[in-house]
Amino acid sequence: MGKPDVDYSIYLVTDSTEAILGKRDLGKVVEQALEGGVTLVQYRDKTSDTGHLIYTARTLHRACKARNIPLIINDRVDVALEIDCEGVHLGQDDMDIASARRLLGPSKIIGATVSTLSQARIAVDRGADYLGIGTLYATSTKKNTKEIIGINGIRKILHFLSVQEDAAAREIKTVCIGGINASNLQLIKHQLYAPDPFSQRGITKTIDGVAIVSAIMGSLTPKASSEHLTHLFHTPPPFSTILSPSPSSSSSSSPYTNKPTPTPTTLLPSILSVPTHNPLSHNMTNLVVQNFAASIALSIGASPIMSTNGLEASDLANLHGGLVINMGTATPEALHNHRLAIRAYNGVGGPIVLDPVGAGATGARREALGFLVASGWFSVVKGNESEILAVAQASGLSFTSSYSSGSRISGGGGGGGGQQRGVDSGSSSLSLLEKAYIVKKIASRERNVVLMTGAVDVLSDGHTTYAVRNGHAYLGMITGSGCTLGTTISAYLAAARMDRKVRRQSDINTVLSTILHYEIAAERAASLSSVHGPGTFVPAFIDALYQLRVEAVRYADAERGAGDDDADGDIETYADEGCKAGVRRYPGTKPSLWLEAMRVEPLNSIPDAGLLHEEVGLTDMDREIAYEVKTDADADADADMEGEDVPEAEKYY
Ligand SMILES: Nc1ncnc2c1ncn2[C@@H]1O[C@H](COP(=O)(O)OP(=O)(O)OP(=O)(O)O)[C@@H](O)[C@H]1O
Ligand SMILES: Cc1ncsc1CCO
Repeated sequence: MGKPDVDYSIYLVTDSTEAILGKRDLGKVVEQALEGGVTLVQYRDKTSDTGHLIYTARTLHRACKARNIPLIINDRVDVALEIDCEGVHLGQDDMDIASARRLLGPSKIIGATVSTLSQARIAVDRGADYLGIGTLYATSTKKNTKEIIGINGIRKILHFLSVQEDAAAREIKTVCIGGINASNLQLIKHQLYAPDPFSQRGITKTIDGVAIVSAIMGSLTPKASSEHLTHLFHTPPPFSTILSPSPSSSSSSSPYTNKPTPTPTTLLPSILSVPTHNPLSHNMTNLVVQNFAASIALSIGASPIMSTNGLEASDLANLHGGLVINMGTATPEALHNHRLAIRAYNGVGGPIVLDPVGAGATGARREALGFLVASGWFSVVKGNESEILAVAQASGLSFTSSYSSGSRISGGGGGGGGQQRGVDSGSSSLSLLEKAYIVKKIASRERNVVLMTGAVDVLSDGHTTYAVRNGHAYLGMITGSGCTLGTTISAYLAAARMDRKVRRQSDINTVLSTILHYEIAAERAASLSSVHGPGTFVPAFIDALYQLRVEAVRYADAERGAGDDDADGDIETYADEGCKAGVRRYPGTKPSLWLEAMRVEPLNSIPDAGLLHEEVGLTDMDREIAYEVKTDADADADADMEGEDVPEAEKYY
């Protein structure tokens, strides 16, 4: 008999312990899970005696066979042989795979738990059919152990397998395990489905399924929980419905291929969408820029709210606005609120901009970044050079400075410019193409837009990369210009999602429009004779942001009217208060569009600068991210299944 074709997608691993199963009957719970659609079952019982194991395994096998679902036995090859089920799963301390294969024969499924690259390599060599990679997140049963490898640990093993010479390694099936439940399944799948940023062939090795323990075994309604998890596995997360490119976007039908170089005409709709839709701009930002950010939001035509209370985030997320998470002055309590907000916006697909202010400066900030990155998905991550290097590290990539004779720089305090001190950009020793290479790699891994600001801004969505040379040095001399750019981007993204015309546009073009509005306004303000330095620049800059928005509306109206007999005239705004500016037409010249001042360079060929590496071992940052700290909401959701929270949670309360 040949090996069965296995669907690994929702792989139930049983748990008979009282803390998870309670007083319920294991067989009945598994029956319900099978009804709910689990695709593979592993009977795992570390304590019962052999007679009980065989009896229970037979019962489970009957239920599985009735639905044509394979049954795998954990550890006990003898039990699998006795009941003649479909296979075994072996941990690192169990019988070795080659011996099990000799006993079971070629037609049985053998799976192996791996948490390191070498374990993965050995398991493939010894003939495993699938790898259970983990532990992904700490749970009550697996806490502070070295096997907890987080999302970056899983990424490293998938990458390692995908670059092996042998097809056996490249093609082996994989599931991840550890702390997976309904609240994180879609995010995990999304994160692991990213194209490998180091793959020459653009191939993606991703997980074939998720192993679920307590989210089903501890559920009071195992059938409904299994149905829900199955649905989640096969459905893109809400935030990905209007999103940055997916690995399959090389197909010719993709809206992201052959993207034309943006022109003023192509960018105008997103510039107009903010004053048209007056989106909510939800700021969870630092103490320094609260007032400035609110004024900037108003000046571009958005409606700001400065709210740091995570408990109102889900109400706000339902108002179709954009969220900016700025960790400039974040405290442990603030991070907890940020996490609530990130989950609320991810849950409804609302855009989030992450601004990891000062992330390269201190260990606490790097930890905070790890915490935020583990909390959800961000549409855009923006920061100056040091901050983006810290983001690379949080994404599981290590940075080698070509300016420090190949030495590894830890903690993102790099950028050739060395350790970040304050939150400002500091000097850079990276070339434009090196910056482009870094932002492109991170964006491709995270499947979002990454923006590195500075005198020249570099942004990428992993496919398209631009350098923007607009702006003015005064922006670098005032506090909060980066932070308020983040506010502006989040409002633009929200408006784009509310606008039917702009909705199909990729996020990178919306971000580009935002930068141009912001930086051309800075140029205009700085050129005024009344502006003598950064102090007089700030109010002039707010004015200019407002004027450009009004002029864009005016221009668009004039364009629309151009076809009318009486419309080819000079125009003037008549009602520019509120969000909509109107026009009055006069005979004469048509206004020109300030977007003509854009200085954008598409970076089509970015050489491999060799600065980022997929580290072989886990870094401290990877481990930090592995501890998915649970919120109260998670604790409720997990209620009877996880027992207690991970100890790291205490750090943030
Ligand atoms: N020398 C410069 N010339 C032109 N534009 C600049 C210059 N320096 C900064 N900018 C612009 O200022 C904005 C903020 O970038 P910057 O890198 O200074 O952010 P930041 O360090 O995060 O700021 P902050 O922490 O004060 O909010 C961007 O739009 C960037 O293009
Ligand atoms: C100066 C400063 N310190 C923390 S946040 C902030 C504002 C600019 O990012």
